[in-house]
Amino acid sequence: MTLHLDDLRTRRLGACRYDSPFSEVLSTKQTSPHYVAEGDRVLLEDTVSMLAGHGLPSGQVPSFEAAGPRRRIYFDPANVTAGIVTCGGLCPGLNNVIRGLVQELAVHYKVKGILGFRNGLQGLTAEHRNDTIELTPERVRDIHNAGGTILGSSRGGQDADEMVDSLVLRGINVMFVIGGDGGMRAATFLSEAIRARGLDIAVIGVPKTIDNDLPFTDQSFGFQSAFARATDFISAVSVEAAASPNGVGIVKLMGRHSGFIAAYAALAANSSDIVLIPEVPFKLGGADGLLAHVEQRVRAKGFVVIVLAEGAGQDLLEESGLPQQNGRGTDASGNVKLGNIGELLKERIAAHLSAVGLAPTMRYIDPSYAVRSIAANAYDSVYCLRLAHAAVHAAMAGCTEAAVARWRRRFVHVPLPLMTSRRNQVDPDGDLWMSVLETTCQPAEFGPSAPDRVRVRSGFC
Ligand SMILES: Nc1ncnc2c1ncn2[C@@H]1O[C@H](COP(=O)(O)OP(=O)(O)O)[C@@H](O)[C@H]1O
Ligand SMILES: O=P(O)(O)OC[C@H]1O[C@](O)(COP(=O)(O)O)[C@@H](O)[C@@H]1O
Ligand SMILES: [Mg+2]
Repeated sequence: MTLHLDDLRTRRLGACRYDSPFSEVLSTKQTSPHYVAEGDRVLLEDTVSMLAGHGLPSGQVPSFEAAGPRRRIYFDPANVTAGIVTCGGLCPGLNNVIRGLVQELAVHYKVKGILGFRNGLQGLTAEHRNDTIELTPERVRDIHNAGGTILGSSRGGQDADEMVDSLVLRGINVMFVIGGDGGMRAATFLSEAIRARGLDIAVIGVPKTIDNDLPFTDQSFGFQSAFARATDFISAVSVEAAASPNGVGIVKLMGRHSGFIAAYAALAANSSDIVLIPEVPFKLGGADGLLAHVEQRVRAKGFVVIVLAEGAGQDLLEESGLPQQNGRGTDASGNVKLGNIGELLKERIAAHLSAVGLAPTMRYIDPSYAVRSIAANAYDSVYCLRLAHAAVHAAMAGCTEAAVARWRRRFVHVPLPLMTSRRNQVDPDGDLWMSVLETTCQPAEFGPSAPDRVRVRSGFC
């Protein structure tokens, strides 16, 4: 996918006619290593060779609009009613983002009306549109100490026009959608329906997902808290496996299509022998297969620790003829339902080790919900707050159909459709996976390399 400067421009509702509460503090600011001035842009790519590859003058290379406060804004804060919704699976930091949005809107922009729609986009249907939570700084004061979302969340599709009706009926002119790929897709459709009706409503997305599978954001918020928690479970399983005859520790972590949590948690725990992710297919049998490697590890060191992303090895479930474990179909949001690869591995590893005379002690944990339901750690708390500030500044300046994101350590505006234009995945040829291989000493592939192996491109252009 080749991206050009025009693909990265964000839409504006109109000219900024009001002074912002930040005009004075911004009056002397210029771009520095720690600040991107209003009007300046942040490069999409960050190596000399990638930039040179475009052969374009610096003003035309692909770049994002910098996020942050503006000297002039589009909306008169006195006339603003803001809406907030959280959608999809839970993620540490949702409450921090809600709190940050409310505080910034109320304290700095003096916005009086802030409504929280309940239970995800369901809250924007005709049936639920009047069941909102009035959000004030007092109401959100302590919410960041808890995981989950005070607004509730859900999966399942809603009609875009019905949602726009809800915004109109509730007088919303600034809408914040905190969601993953599904939520960003829904926000895109919502924005398109708003535009088709010529309405003056800004829609700003705040990308969330513990899977870290959203593109154009260095890491999604909550991811760091999630993998830190997952690390505890790997450490626990490692202790158990090490203390057991022929111990086999398996931890299954979330990661539908992207194995970032598994990769990072395995690196953090630094006690795993094998990491399996959706991006790198593997075989069970044969001299180079997973089972042979597991056996070799048990023989060599007495135990083995495996970290598994839930989306890994889905093809093996089919091959093994385990229809009851193969989660065909999709959930209410259209996400593919996965089969339980953890159960299959547990079964096959136990059978293999028993057959070669190494009767194993199996220790298997699936801590998925225990990982994603926690409160944000200190790092994510700061990140969520700063994303929320960026989202409010963007909306008040009349920026719309955009998400706020951190890109190469700068905060930027990303056109909403781009957030779902591709999936962020672990690159089997990238340096993260290299670190995993260096740490685990596992082979680059289990079994003969698959000709159809998904190769994730390392660049965007
Ligand atoms: N193509 C789509 N059109 C409209 N709404 C969508 C679409 N995809 C997802 N959504 C809605 O976005 C919400 C969140 O999506 P989901 O996939 O469950 O979680 P996430 O936002 O975390 O990826 C759901 O309510 C879902 O119905
Ligand atoms: O059980 P649920 O709620 O459907 O969630 C399961 C999925 O949610 C995730 O946490 C990702 O969810 P989102 O796309 O909503 O961020 C995956 O890792 C996992 O497969
Ligand atoms: Mg999703």
